[in-house]
Amino acid sequence: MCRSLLTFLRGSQRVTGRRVRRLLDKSKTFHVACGVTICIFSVVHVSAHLVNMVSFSVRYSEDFPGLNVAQYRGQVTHTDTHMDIFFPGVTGVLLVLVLFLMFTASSYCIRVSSYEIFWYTHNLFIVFYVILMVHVAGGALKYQSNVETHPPGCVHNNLSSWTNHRAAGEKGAESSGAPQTVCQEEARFQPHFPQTWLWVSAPLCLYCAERFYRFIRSSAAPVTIVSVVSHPCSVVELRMLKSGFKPRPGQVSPCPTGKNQTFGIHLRVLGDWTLWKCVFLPTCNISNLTVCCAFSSHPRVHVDGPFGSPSEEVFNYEVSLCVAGGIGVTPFACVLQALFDDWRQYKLKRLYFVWVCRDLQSFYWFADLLCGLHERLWRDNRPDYLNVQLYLSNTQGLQSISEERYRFLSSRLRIGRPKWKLIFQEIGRANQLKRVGVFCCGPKGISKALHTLCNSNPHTETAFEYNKESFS
Ligand SMILES: NC(=O)C1=CN([C@@H]2O[C@H](COP(=O)(O)OP(=O)(O)OC[C@H]3O[C@@H](n4cnc5c(N)ncnc54)[C@H](OP(=O)(O)O)[C@@H]3O)[C@@H](O)[C@H]2O)C=CC1
Ligand code: HEM
Repeated sequence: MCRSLLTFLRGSQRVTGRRVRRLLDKSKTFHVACGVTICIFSVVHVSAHLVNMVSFSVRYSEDFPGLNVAQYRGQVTHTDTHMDIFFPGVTGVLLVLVLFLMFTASSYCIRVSSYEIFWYTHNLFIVFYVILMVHVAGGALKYQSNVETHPPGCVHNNLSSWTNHRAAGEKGAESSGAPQTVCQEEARFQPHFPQTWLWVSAPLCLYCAERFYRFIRSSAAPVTIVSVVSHPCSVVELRMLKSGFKPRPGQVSPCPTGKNQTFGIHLRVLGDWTLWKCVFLPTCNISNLTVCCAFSSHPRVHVDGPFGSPSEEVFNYEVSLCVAGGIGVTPFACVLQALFDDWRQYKLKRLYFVWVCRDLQSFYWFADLLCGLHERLWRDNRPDYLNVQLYLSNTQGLQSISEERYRFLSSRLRIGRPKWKLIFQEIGRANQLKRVGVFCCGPKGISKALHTLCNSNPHTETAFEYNKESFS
């Protein structure tokens, strides 16, 4: 989860292969897989300890008292807890508790409904690592320090097992003729030197350095909020200015350009985490934004980033398909803007843009940009460059974009959800023997459907490569 490091590797073209860049984009999925693996193996680990507790009692050894955790054979309760296991026991319970909190708060429903709970609980990872490093400090795990003078299996007069050993030995020696090794001294055991820190400290230091860098970078100067625009369907556009902040298309919604140094984000007011709720809600009313912005003094806003985004890759295919669901259009807005500024500089030769919304009004968020790009491409004699398909999923009532200046959009508007298979077939037919980059940002259902279609690869002549933008 070292986002800045990943962004650096991804964006600096140090990683030249697209395959490796796509792999870097899967860092979050890899992280979740590691997290779940930690949880599964913690369950295995704790279960093994429970089995061990029984073993301590049942297999109490009179021969090696230094190794025993139980005080006598058959001990059922541990009223007088051995100090060797007291510390690992307490820290172990704390580790399980922290992990349980992190695991449950990381579930999709909590992340979506209350991101704050997820975020603050997740930051317990630092507590987790610190406890993990001291977990073995009690010295319960021991090794034998005098193997030369007391080799395993040797026999000693003082040991109770001597008689058994001798009996077995004599019998064996008689048959095989092998002599028995006699112990020169009692077995001695010493606790292991704790080694967890060896495995954990390097990644932990790397991550802490990354967080420190991010903190310094984001708090160096707060951003200046230049404008706040209210869009239909509870969407707010913030235009900001920050010196030295250089996002690339796909990372924010409008990127800084030569003429306009501001960058922007579009936010849908949802859940408890959106900037709108944290920053503006106490003083503002979304329906009265202009008044609100004129009178309220905005708190200081710091921006962490920019971070790499799979949508940056749109330009690196000859043919790309961008699919947006609702507010998921934001990463593609900047892509469209970049094409509007100069589409000739990119490898991209054709862009399919599919946008599904529940509300007709949502299409107005970027209606000017879409129409502007369409007109520009027609002027530049490339009408085939951009293929726009808008889908209105809400089928109730007669709805259309009536404004004359948005005629291009109204002619591209279809009612109902898209038929993904047909869209893929159509693109496959028009781009045979090509590799098509598929980009998706929106509800899970859409990305699942597209991912499945890309993997099933029904068009042998066209390869579809799936790239997903993940927001939760
Ligand atoms: N808050 C923010 O600022 C940002 C959020 N996001 C992410 O964008 C996502 C979308 O947000 P939101 O605008 O609320 O989305 P909506 O819930 O409004 O859904 C958008 C559209 O997608 C359609 N849809 C859903 N599933 C499918 C499917 N399987 N096949 C075809 N169409 C489908 C919906 O159709 P129907 O009406 O039939 O359900 C709807 O028309 C969220 O997951 C969020 O994480 C991304 C960028 C920024
Ligand atoms: C149990 C399963 C886990 C799940 C499902 C999970 C999920 C996530 C998700 C989704 C993010 C990204 C948050 C975002 O982008 O907004 C994240 C970030 C992170 N997680 Fe986990 N996680 C899990 C376990 C763990 C564990 C066990 C640790 C460490 C002990 C950990 C440490 C982190 C860290 C350090 C970040 C990065 C925060 C940042 O810099 O933005 N996670 N996790």
